[in-house]
Amino acid sequence: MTDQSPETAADSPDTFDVVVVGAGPAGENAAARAVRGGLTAALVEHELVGGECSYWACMPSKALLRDPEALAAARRLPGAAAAATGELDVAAVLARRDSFASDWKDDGQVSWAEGAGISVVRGKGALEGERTVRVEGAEGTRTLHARHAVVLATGSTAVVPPVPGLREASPWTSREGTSAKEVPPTLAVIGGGVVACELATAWNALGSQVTMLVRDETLLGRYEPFAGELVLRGLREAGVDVRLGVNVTSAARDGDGPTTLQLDAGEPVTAAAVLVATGRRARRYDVGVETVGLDPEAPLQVDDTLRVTGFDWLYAVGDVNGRNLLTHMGKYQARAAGDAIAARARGTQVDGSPWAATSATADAVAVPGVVFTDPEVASVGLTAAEAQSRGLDVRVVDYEIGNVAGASLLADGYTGTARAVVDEQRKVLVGVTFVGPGVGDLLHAATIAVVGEVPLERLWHAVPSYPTVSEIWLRLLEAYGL
Ligand SMILES: Cc1cc2nc3c(=O)[nH]c(=O)nc-3n(C[C@H](O)[C@H](O)[C@H](O)COP(=O)(O)OP(=O)(O)OC[C@H]3O[C@@H](n4cnc5c(N)ncnc54)[C@H](O)[C@@H]3O)c2cc1C
Ligand SMILES: NC(=O)c1ccc[n+]([C@@H]2O[C@H](COP(=O)([O-])OP(=O)(O)OC[C@H]3O[C@@H](n4cnc5c(N)ncnc54)[C@H](O)[C@@H]3O)[C@@H](O)[C@H]2O)c1
Repeated sequence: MTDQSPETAADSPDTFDVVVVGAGPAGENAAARAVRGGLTAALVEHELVGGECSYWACMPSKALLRDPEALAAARRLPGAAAAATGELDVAAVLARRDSFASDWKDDGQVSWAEGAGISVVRGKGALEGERTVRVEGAEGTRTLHARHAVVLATGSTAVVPPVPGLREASPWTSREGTSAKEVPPTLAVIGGGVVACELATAWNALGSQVTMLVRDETLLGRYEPFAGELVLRGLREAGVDVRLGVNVTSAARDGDGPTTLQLDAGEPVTAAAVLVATGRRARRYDVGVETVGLDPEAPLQVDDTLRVTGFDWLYAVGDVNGRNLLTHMGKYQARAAGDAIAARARGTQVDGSPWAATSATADAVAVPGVVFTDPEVASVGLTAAEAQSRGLDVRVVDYEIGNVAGASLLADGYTGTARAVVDEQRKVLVGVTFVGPGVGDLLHAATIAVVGEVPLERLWHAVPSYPTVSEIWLRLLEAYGL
């Protein structure tokens, strides 16, 4: 319970309808939707308003990858390749990256939040009992009270595995991997997931000699197997030394100089910089959840309106709930949560049934994502293996994207694969994966087909324009037998 009575708290300037802790994309959207629904909202942030995505994740990483992608696209066309004979202007790429990270200043996002009617509160927030958030800031401590809801939107932090000497070697995490001001001559990347593959692609293209040390036998293990295979081929062709099935057993740094990584198989690797890209830890460990009886070590269980199980006032959106570590999914959850909070505050019954506006139903069945490697990986819904493990009777249809006229026009020697996973009982798509240059923008059509559960016989009438890469849809349906 709070130390103030609700009556006293209601009069305090530190009382809001909703208090959101963490101003990343999820927190910003939860606050904005609550305000749109007629509520007051405080948004608590201890670093930069905009969160990881804006300054150390999506935006700077995609800015680093875009110039190499454009150059590679030009080099796949003989006429354009003749014009694209020079090297990347690294300083220009880094400068554009800096501008996409707003030079690590958040004035723009603070102005947006204030313009949207959200009160930004600077400082580190933590629950201090029911509906109460204590904020430790540069200007002292404030205790915020929430009339209706507290939303945890504190994101996640990079995991550094307990390898002897690794932490002492001050390796890069995704933060340095997206914000470094210079290209290290050599870079060792530990991990084979999305961050590892994207940042290996970027720094290799910018001139670093990159070695990837991958514990598993494949890259991008959560995707269809051909995705990891094609990205592996792309990385190796680009000059990245990818070592599969190796574990780093110790690290030793020579002063401020290079770090040597000992491996359980093969020669040690010495590199000017080491990037650790071995996953994320949900940031529920230092936000006071224990003050309301939750275990900080246990995942936050939420329902589809993002309300934490057992509470009528506590919500968790974005990376912190561990559902899907993607900006667009965090924002989707935040819209559902913000709307649900506003509706409940009005006394309206909230519809928590699948596909209601206040239910984050897509979280379980239709998560889209693009990995911005070369080739790109774009996928939505279930892989064939996931669909089978859920007991679905599935049929898998594969097609080489390079055989589509639009793809062969896009690039000489276009290499890529598409897979549709069909639920044979309902004759609808439950998963789609495209791998190939530039496939990211094909994805939304697949997302609509999966979310809309569009019957294949109706999908047949969605005629793709000739000659676009979207004709892959026609080929997949023909390969299925339509
Ligand atoms: C290198 C990299 C690239 C990525 N690229 C993409 C991409 O291209 N597309 C995509 O969809 N996703 C991408 N992601 C994932 C994406 O960054 C996250 O899913 C997204 O940032 C999660 O948003 P969030 O609001 O939940 O958390 P965050 O963005 O982590 O924001 C949380 C905020 O809470 C603040 N905070 C934490 N604790 C407190 C506290 N106690 N008090 C006050 N404030 C606090 C933090 O300072 C932060 O500002 C990438 C991730 C990485 C690491
Ligand atoms: N384009 C995008 O949308 C994008 C880009 C980057 C990140 N992300 C999101 O960020 C999340 C985190 O990405 P990530 O790459 O950090 O995590 P990940 O879970 O995708 O990959 C982690 C990798 O590290 C390996 N690993 C884990 N522990 C290890 C250990 N102790 N030693 C050696 N290897 C180890 C795993 O086998 C895996 O290869 C992803 O889930 C993704 O959703 C999205």
